[in-house]
Formats: sequence, C-alpha cells, structure tokens
Amino acid sequence: MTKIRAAVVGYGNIGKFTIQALEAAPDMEIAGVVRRNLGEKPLELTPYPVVTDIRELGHVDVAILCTPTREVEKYALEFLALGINTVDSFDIHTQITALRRSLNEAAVKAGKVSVISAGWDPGSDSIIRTLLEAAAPKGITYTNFGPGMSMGHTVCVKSKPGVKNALSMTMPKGDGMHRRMVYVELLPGATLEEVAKAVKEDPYFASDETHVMAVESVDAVKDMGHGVHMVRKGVSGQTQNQRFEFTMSINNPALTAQLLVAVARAAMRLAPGAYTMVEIPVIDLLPGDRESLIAHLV
Ligand SMILES: NC(=O)C1=CN([C@@H]2O[C@H](COP(=O)(O)OP(=O)(O)OC[C@H]3O[C@@H](n4cnc5c(N)ncnc54)[C@H](OP(=O)(O)O)[C@@H]3O)[C@@H](O)[C@H]2O)C=CC1
Ligand SMILES: N[C@@H](CCCC(=O)C(=O)O)C(=O)O
Repeated sequence: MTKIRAAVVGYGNIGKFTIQALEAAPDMEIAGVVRRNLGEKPLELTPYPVVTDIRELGHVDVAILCTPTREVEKYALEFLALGINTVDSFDIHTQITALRRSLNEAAVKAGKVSVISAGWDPGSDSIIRTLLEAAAPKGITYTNFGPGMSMGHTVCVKSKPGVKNALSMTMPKGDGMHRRMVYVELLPGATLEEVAKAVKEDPYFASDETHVMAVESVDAVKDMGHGVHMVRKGVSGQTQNQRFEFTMSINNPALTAQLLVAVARAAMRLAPGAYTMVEIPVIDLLPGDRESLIAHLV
C-alpha cells in the first residue's frame, strides 16, 4: 500500500498531537514538520526531518496546518501554489465561507484540494448539526461547549501585546450561550486593563461575557480537556417534539488532531477545490476497503 505523505505545519498543541495521530494511522507517513524557527529538536521528532521550508521535505501529499487560525490562509495559499493539498482547523465561524471562497479559487487553479475548518467545532460537530437538521428540518440546535479550554480563544489571547501565556476557558451558560474566563500571565510592564480591553474587543470574544484575570502561572491552572453537549428539538415531517442529544468529553488537541488526520486522508479522494467537513463523504474519513467498511458500519 502506498502511504499518504503528510507534513505537519506548526508544532504547538495541535501539531504535537497530529504527529501522534499520524504515527497511529496505518495508511499515513510523516514527511516531516515545518516550523518557523529551528531550535533544539524535540526528542519525539528524532525520526523526522524538521525544516523551515516545506520544499525541503520532498514529495508531500498533504500539509496539515496546525498554526494559529489567523495564519491559515497565508500558509494554505503558499502550499496550494506549490501543488500540495492542505487541511486546516480554521475556527472563526463567521469567516468560514470567505476562507472557502479564497482557497477554492487557489485550489482549483492548482488542481489541488483544501479542506478547511476541520476538527471538532467547526468539524465533526458541524456534521452532527447537519444530520440533526436532516432528521428534524424545523427546530433549533443548541451547541453548548465545556466547561473546557478553547484552543482558538487561547491562541487569540496569546497573540495580544503584553501577554506571556494565556488560557481561555469556555463555560456553558445554557441554550448555546457561553461565558469566557480568561487567565493571563503578563509580561513586565503590561497592564491587565490594556490586555483585557484588547481581548474583549477581539471578534473571538466580542459577543460573549468575558472576564480576564491575571495569574502567576498559566501552567498551574491549565487543563486541555473540553467537551460539548448538543441538543435539538424539532419537527420531522409534520410530527413535533422530536428530541436529540449528543455529548462528548474529550482532550481538545487530541481530538482535533485525530480529525485533521482523518480529513487529510479524505482529501486525497476529492476533486480539486475547497471543502468543509460537511461536504465530504464520511466514509472517506476512514482507512480501509470501502465494501468492508459498508458491511461493518451500515
Ligand atoms: N476546529 C476545531 O475544532 C479546532 C481548531 N483549533 C485551532 O487550532 C489552532 C492551533 O491551536 P494550538 O495548537 O493550541 O496553538 P499553538 O499556539 O499551541 O500552536 C500553533 C503553532 O503554530 C506555529 N505558528 C505559525 N505561525 C505562527 C504565528 N504567527 N504565531 C504563533 N505561532 C505560529 C507555531 O509553531 P512553530 O513554532 O513550530 O512554528 C505554534 O506553536 C487554534 O488557533 C484553533 O483555532 C483548535 C482546536 C479545535
Ligand atoms: N474551536 C474550538 C473547539 C470548539 C469549542 C469552542 O468553540 C469554544 O470553547 O468556544 C477550539 O479552538 O478549541
């Protein structure tokens, strides 16, 4: 079997767990890791090349982008132009269709595939929302997160001037509403007021109740667990009061990475263009022979 050669781009939380998910996948091979700077090589990367330019890795089928969401478009455009498929977990929900349009144009031009906003939300939760809407077309789905650490919100806070380290916890208020509890380690000279203002004004936080607190050590309070409780009540045909629930409690980067790897696999079967997870046949997320999978799953 020819294995799919994947490069991991960015070696933070998602990048580390993506290496682990690739190592566990029977049909994937790690081409290497692309980083902004080459410092001391982490011990667990000893078997793999670590480079600053993806072209140093030889042939790469798919680049799994594990960078901050706001860096995704830049990297995806660069790699698509080099003829490399891309997969990312872009999670600013209000900007997904714009990113899809931009990367679709680049992907079609390159004859390659870009799957955007993969992970668990957006991602696998989006598939569940789609299924629930098919099951009860009239109704409301509530997506209740946490309590748990949002990687996207945390990355956003870490990017603010004056912040040395951060943790953004998502607390469910019910009915799809959330409170953001943000813990920051400040750099010398920074004030909590300035940091809190920058955080609260950012689109990641602007529509939610947000509290920003200074702590001595983010590491001392950090736990990367998260979860979701989704609820839909609606109407199937003309029958009311159909009720659905989906719950999970997870390690956030481990699940995100696992889904990115599954999507990287599926990307190899798609026609050129940009897609979100709801546009991909779910069976293509799995390794193995299609007929055996159908016999086992359907
Ligand atoms: N859709 C979903 O379900 C989910 C999506 N996500 C998304 O994953 C993203 C990454 O999360 P996480 O792994 O925790 O983030 P980290 O900050 O831990 O890692 C990001 C890595 O990207 C690289 N990088 C490239 N450009 C930059 C830049 N300009 N600034 C900082 N780092 C850069 C760095 O690696 P290096 O130093 O090696 O270059 C860095 O370590 C989040 O922004 C979030 O939006 C996360 C969870 C779920
Ligand atoms: N995109 C999230 C995963 C979904 C949870 C979420 O959106 C939140 O906690 O606000 C993340 O980056 O961790």
